[in-house]
Amino acid sequence: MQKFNSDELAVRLEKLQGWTYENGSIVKTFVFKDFKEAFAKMTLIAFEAEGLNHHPDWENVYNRLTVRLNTHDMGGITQNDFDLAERIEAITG
Ligand SMILES: C[C@H](O)[C@H](O)[C@H]1CNC2=NC(N)=NC(=O)C2=N1
Repeated sequence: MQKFNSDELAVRLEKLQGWTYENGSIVKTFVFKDFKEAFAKMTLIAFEAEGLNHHPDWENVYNRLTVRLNTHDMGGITQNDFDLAERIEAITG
């Protein structure tokens, strides 16, 4: 598993909605109806992350969830991060 360079990142980010590259991670902030919805989505994401063995760096404040993805083991962004981002997009719709 190789980490992507900036060109490879840009191509892949274009395929996702609302994700940006910030300080070594791909990042997206979600705003949900309320805390219950945010936490329900986090629970679904958690199971996907566990299934992929690839886990987010995330922050939840009430109905807002910021997700940061990077591959610690590679010190950069890899396909694993995009795989999880795609699962997150499917869950958050
Ligand atoms: C030992 C365990 O498989 C590794 O630490 C996995 C777990 N989840 C992970 N999650 C993320 N985001 N990056 C990793 O490099 C990573 N590695």
